[in-house]
Amino acid sequence: MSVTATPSRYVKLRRDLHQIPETGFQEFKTQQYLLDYISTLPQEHIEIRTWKTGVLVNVRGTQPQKRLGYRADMDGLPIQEDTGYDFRSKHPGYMHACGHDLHMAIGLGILTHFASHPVQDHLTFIFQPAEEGPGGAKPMLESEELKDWMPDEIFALHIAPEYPVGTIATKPGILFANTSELFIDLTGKGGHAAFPHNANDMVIAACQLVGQLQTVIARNVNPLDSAVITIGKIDGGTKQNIIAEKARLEGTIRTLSADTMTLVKSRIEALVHGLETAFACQAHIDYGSNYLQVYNEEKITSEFMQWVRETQQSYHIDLIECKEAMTGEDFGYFLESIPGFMFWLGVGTPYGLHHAKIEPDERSIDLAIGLMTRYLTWKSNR
Ligand SMILES: CC(=O)N[C@@H](CCC[C@H](N)C(=O)O)C(=O)O
Repeated sequence: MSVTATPSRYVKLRRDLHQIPETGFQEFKTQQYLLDYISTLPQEHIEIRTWKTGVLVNVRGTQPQKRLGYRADMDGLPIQEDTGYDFRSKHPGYMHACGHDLHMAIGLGILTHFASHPVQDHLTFIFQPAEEGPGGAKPMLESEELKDWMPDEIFALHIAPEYPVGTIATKPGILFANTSELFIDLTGKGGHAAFPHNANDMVIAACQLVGQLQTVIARNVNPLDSAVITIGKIDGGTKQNIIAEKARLEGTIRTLSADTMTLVKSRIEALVHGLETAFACQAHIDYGSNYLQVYNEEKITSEFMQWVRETQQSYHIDLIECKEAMTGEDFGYFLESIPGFMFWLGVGTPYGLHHAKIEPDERSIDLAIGLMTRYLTWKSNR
């Protein structure tokens, strides 16, 4: 278990935040926690705003020429925690299983430094709700609250269980995929388990559809391109001896190109239409929330990578140039209009993101705070 014996100030913040996971736009306790902490910082260089359940902080620069932004996401997931922590979630059925508790603690650590040591440029700290869904980045970018604090360059990180502490990974160009949620509702005809010929069984229809959907990836997407369809949840029926009238599939689509997303969706629609004919049922598709790819601006990312390689080894930070991943992140909307990058932060743990047992190595917290404090200072003073 990766729990530090004597937790630092920011590890303590992470542990507090870990106990109060809340889903998208419900982050009321989390927002209050952030506001309470930020109110303990020296106030002379900072201003604070809220936007929905998010928090924005402006650190006024001493001789500003530009504005740099740092973003951390805030929401947890509907997962029943199964870690060995004594600071486990106090919200049954909810957990910070995607590291947003670490992301926030790191954001607070960097902010703490700059609240008392402002640099030349203005800084905007963005604590953004609803990354896991329905997506807080896009509406936050369009909000009045962010308008006059809009960064000229922006940065963020995401924890990575597969890399050890001390390793960070990124690349210029595409880092994360385009995503679309996928919800398919099927309505047929229920009936007695013993008389299947009088019913249209939506459990059978759903099972067929789950298999058929994978043929879109295997047979419609160019094998040299990349796409994923994952059905993460199936609901159907009411009792073991009743033929199900309704079934619902819930999933997500991931593609590296926007064109492939259009292709995958049109093939899903064709298959679902065919299922309606085959099973004499009605089907409804809802694509929920869609996120844009995370695209790291080439020049700024390459410059960051070189800076890490040249200056951060004495701080025990190694950089890997990684490949893109099929994860999604609504930080892609920030990077669509503001140049910058996201990178993976190694937290070396055997359980992956979204797993009930994930226990990120907390030594990564102070390491990331140091890294980003040094980077923003360097970036601002050039
Ligand atoms: C880093 C990460 O795990 N992000 C999530 C984003 C979810 C987007 C949306 N709710 C979806 O499921 O498509 C991910 O699952 O990659």
